[in-house]
Amino acid sequence: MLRIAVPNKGSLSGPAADMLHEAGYQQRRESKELRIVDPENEVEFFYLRPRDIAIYVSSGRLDIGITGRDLLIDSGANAEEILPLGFARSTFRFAAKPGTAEGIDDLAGKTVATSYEGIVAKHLADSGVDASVVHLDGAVETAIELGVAEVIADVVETGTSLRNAGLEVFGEPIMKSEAIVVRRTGADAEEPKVQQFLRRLQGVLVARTYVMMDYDCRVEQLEKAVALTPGLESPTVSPLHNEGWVAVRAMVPAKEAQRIMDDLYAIGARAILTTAIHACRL
Ligand SMILES: Nc1ncnc2c1ncn2[C@@H]1O[C@H](COP(=O)(O)OP(=O)(O)OP(=O)(O)O)[C@@H](O)[C@H]1O
Ligand SMILES: O=P(O)(O)OC[C@H]1O[C@H](OP(=O)(O)OP(=O)(O)O)[C@H](O)[C@@H]1O
Ligand SMILES: [Mg+2]
Repeated sequence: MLRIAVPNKGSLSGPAADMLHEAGYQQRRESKELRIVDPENEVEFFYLRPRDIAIYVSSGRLDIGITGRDLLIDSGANAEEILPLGFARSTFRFAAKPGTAEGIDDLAGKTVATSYEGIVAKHLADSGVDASVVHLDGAVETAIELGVAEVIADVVETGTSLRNAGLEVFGEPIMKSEAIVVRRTGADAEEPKVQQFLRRLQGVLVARTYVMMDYDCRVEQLEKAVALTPGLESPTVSPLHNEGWVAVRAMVPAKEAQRIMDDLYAIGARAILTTAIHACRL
């Protein structure tokens, strides 16, 4: 039975459960459940604090986990990223009252408050900057107003929390994060159950980002049309009953679908349809 760690609360929890559900796995019915077994898929899910997940996985007691890239790096656990999942995207940045600092070199001698002490201490050390780090559990934006620190380092998504606190980011982003799948560093990459789990999640990612496009076009226009819809490998082209016409089917990125439909129409393609992909294995 594959043992998988899933975030039990916070920004990662809902989207992770949605993705697992889309990939065909049973998920818990209420948020107090700490562990469930999905016997049909031979998987056991453990609902854990996102911050602790890399540590459990590095211990080898759980096979894989879903967490944030920033949380993995911050934990310093002996675990590695094996698949980015595209949700819970954020950047990790320094921020302060306007005029406090312009770049990391201005932090020498200052105090930085953060919930991500591991990332910040390493980043300061790598940059050769001698600043103090104060660990806070959350709501670090308030630390400046209350005089605990001159600078904070925190997750920024929309920037609303910083604006509300009258703070501004400065310097280069410390890192970019998103939800990821992790496993113990050096664990068997070919383990079939792990591979099957990853293929299912990849299937969800593809189904979310691509649509299927079908259209008819004249044989003379086929090369131009296929250049617009090259598909992932190569489009399917079938003859129509009407001579001189073909039907084409290809996957296209969902975000570009409307533009591609306009371009196909402009070169004479007709009956252009897009349909959602519900699941796939590439
Ligand atoms: N707006 C956001 N706020 C917090 N974390 C976010 C946000 N957007 C993405 N994330 C990501 O979610 C993960 C943080 O999850 P976690 O559950 O620890 O924090 P949280 O949502 O702040 O919950 P908590 O209430 O426990 O602090 C990180 O990987 C972070 O990059
Ligand atoms: O850029 P934004 O869209 O405003 O999002 C970022 C904010 O969200 C998170 O806080 P959260 O609500 O998780 O509270 P916490 O600080 O107590 O963890 C994070 O710590 C920032 O404060
Ligand atoms: Mg938080």
